Amino acid sequence: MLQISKSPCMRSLTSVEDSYELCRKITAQYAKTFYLGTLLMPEEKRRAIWAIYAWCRRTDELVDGKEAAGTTPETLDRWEQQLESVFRGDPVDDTDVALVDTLSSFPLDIQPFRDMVAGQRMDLYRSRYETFEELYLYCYRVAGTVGLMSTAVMGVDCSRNTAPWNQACEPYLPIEEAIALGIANQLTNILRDVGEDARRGRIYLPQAELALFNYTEQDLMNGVVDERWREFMRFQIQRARKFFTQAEKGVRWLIPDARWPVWSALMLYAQILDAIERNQYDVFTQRAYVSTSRKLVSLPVAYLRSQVL
Ligand SMILES: CC(C)=CCC/C(C)=C/CC/C(C)=C/CC/C(C)=C/[C@@H]1[C@@H](COP(=O)(O)OP(=O)(O)O)[C@]1(C)CC/C=C(\C)CC/C=C(\C)CCC=C(C)C
Ligand SMILES: [Mn+2]
Repeated sequence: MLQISKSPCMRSLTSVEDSYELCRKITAQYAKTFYLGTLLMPEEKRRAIWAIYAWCRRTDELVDGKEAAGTTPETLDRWEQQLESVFRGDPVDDTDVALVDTLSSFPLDIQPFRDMVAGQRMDLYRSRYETFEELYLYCYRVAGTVGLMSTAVMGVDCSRNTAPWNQACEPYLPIEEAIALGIANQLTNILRDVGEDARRGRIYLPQAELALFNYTEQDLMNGVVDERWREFMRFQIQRARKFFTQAEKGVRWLIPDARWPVWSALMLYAQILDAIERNQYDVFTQRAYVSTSRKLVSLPVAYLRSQVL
């Protein structure tokens, strides 16, 4: 389902409806949290997010998934050419059909999509990051871009601008806040998956910061959980939460029907950090997750926040 075509498609492509259903299945299969968030959206926006999710997931799977062993820079070149075809209105395979339809309804720019491909390219040739600034660029490319794509679909609320001089309804664009949610999600993802990534030879955590806490790469490869590691993780979690807090200030600028789903997705992902703390920062032998009951409890809280914050 997630493979990219090796040769130009000779058969007729699936219908728009069936393509959105394919994207829905991919979203439901790979991302329970985001899928739950999309179910709180109006139909047209929900389908558009599924189409974007499917493209993002396929892009990530090229470097992270089962087919990653065969992925080369040329693979990503071909994937970017397929993206350009989609933005010209020419779908190449079945999930492209939904994205072409989405592009006809929402003002999506190709650049965030290109930037995500550039982020996946980094995973091809890079397995260490020296500083947080270097890691931030990676996080922007693979996750901050998702915030920009999602915001273009969800829409910004003009009515919140009550300034008398702003009769042209130039809404405040929560660009930085949308990016911040992507960064926060990615940092959380990195902290959750430290063990899994290390087993694949990848350490996203900044080397300079590991050294600051006298925690060596060998300690990490051995899954050592001691006071050095807990102090290091407290620092990392505190920073991730700062990005969540910045993102929270942006939700109010979205069109009302987008606020509950975004608050939901934000809170559910941020709770992974709480789970890491409950696990005493042992991300090597325990996978931090949010239980279904906790997720369900968050939904009404997210709804209330979407109404008042
Ligand atoms: C409810 C809603 C609008 C969700 C957005 C859904 C969407 C389009 C998600 C795409 C995520 C994705 C697959 C991106 C590809 C690269 C990647 C994998 C990024 C990391 C995601 C983690 O995915 P997962 O949990 O499945 O982890 P594994 O791959 O299994 O390790 C990321 C952590 C990035 C996720 C980033 C976002 C969802 C951006 C969220 C930002 C917004 C919705 C903007 C909100 C706007 C304002 C103003 C705050
Ligand atoms: Mn991934």
